[in-house]
Amino acid sequence: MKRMGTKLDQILTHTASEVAARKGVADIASMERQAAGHQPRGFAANLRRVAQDKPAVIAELKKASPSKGLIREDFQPVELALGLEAAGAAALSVLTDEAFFQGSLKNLEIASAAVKIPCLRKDFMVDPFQMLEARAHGADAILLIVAAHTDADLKLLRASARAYGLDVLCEVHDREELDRAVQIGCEAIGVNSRDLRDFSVHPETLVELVGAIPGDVVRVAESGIRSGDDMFRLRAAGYDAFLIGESLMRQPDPGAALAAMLGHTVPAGV
Ligand SMILES: O=P(O)(O)OC[C@@H](O)[C@@H](O)c1c[nH]c2ccccc12
Repeated sequence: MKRMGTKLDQILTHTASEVAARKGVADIASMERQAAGHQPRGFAANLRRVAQDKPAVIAELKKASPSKGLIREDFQPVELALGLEAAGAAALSVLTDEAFFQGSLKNLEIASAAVKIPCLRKDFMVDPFQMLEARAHGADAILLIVAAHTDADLKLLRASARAYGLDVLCEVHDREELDRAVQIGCEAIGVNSRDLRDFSVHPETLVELVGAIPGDVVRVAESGIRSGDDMFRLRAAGYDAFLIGESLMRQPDPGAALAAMLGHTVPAGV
């Protein structure tokens, strides 16, 4: 394992052992049947469609994070998912990491079943087995963090996502990672303004890198987006989609907060 000691490395080491434990006791045949029962809804295609006339928001169900601790105490995945969908989210992102983000595959499963919009499994994907888990629990897409892998591993994980019909959001922090993501070939590339190696936030990176994302890839701005103003500024800079967690989750009514960010109100009775 290279670069031991960063936050990201600690999370990856822990994740690898958790995945190995689950894989060791998994009933693969029954998971395959469950996965076959979920037809992936095109994640990137929906972001692209929505982005034609408004910012495509990927709203994140995020209860806690290692950098912020507990973000939302009263965490009801289905209620949150329905409220965010009604407010105009183009997709959901559901944290499934338990140890660091207090998420779960169960949250993904019930949120995904409640909505029509596509759902991203937000986790640290280190093994093809997690692709099967993702689809079996209703995911339509997965995240791949370029900083976490060699090119060979990225290619393997990308191929296994494709084999399960899952779109890939490839996450980068700098130009070098962006070039690697382009080589791998993903449906969507996300620039994360939070560096997962030390959790520092660098908003200027978002504007610096967007021009280098190829035009046929969905361009996603990630982390630290707090207002409609932030979102519309990043849209003017060239982003199609916006991954927003904390600023929505801290509001009493995240759906209403998203509607306000998008500049429209939810029709009465929804
Ligand atoms: O809560 P924020 O600042 O709006 O950020 C959301 C999302 O970008 C962030 O949760 C995230 C981006 N990449 C990740 C990788 C793993 C865990 C979490 C993340």
